[in-house]
Amino acid sequence: MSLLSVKNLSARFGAFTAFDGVDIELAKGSLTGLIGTNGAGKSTLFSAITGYITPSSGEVKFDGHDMLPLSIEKRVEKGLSRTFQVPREFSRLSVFQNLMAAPPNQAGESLAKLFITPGRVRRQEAELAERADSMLQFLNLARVADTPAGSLSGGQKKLLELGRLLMLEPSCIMLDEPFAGVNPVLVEELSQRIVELNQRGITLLIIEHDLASLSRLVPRLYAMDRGRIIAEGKPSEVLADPRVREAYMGGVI
Ligand SMILES: Nc1ncnc2c1ncn2[C@@H]1O[C@H](COP(=O)(O)OP(=O)(O)OP(=O)(O)O)[C@@H](O)[C@H]1O
Repeated sequence: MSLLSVKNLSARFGAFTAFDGVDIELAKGSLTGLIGTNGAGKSTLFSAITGYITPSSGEVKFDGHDMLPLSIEKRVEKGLSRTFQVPREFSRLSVFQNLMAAPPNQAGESLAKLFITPGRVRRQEAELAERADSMLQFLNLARVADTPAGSLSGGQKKLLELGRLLMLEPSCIMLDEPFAGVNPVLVEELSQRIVELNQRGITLLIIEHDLASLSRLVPRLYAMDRGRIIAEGKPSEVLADPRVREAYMGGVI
């Protein structure tokens, strides 16, 4: 059964078409890659699916619900979350504080609620702190818990971005270039965390230019070129597809 179903989705900005007639189906619990040359429209597609831009036409269904009328926050509540190519951490807050700041609708944020149900706020804070602690362990960031996020390495920032997203307890995660600017050791570590998340039942769609690392990680790939899906299937099949090889101009793969 499809968790995410994208049908005939297009986005135009004036005369420019960012992507056109895109169909993507993600089965519940699947792990899928999305590749394509620079400017193919991959990130803009993520933005349309998660609510950062409004597509010109088409359909996005998540768990049977029509996503297009919903705000970004409502889509997150339904379980659909994304990361960005450039992580968006709060650089002066510590790693732990960044994790604590991630979940929306915390009871403590509303002053009125603070007076009415202080016990509930304290319980919720304690639960969140527990969740942030286990996230630090899971992502191997415990030793930098009190470090300002701005001074982390590129790879650690990607791990923190993943952690912030996981604090939202999503059922489907869309990662935009998780391995960009990450050293090979951390690429391996990130890959392992991704596999573990997938084994816990989380559905993932991953944009990545590191085709070798991505192909080792995912059993299925989509390839995009100039705003269209041009191939889909096992990584070995997609990377051997003449249209994909042509899009990468014969040299890269
Ligand atoms: N809001 C917008 N207004 C105008 N053009 C846009 C807008 N958003 C994206 N585009 C254009 O859409 C095209 C697709 O960009 P996108 O970033 O989605 O490609 P990409 O496949 O993710 O590329 P890369 O791999 O280099 O990140 C680009 O030419 C970009 O300039």
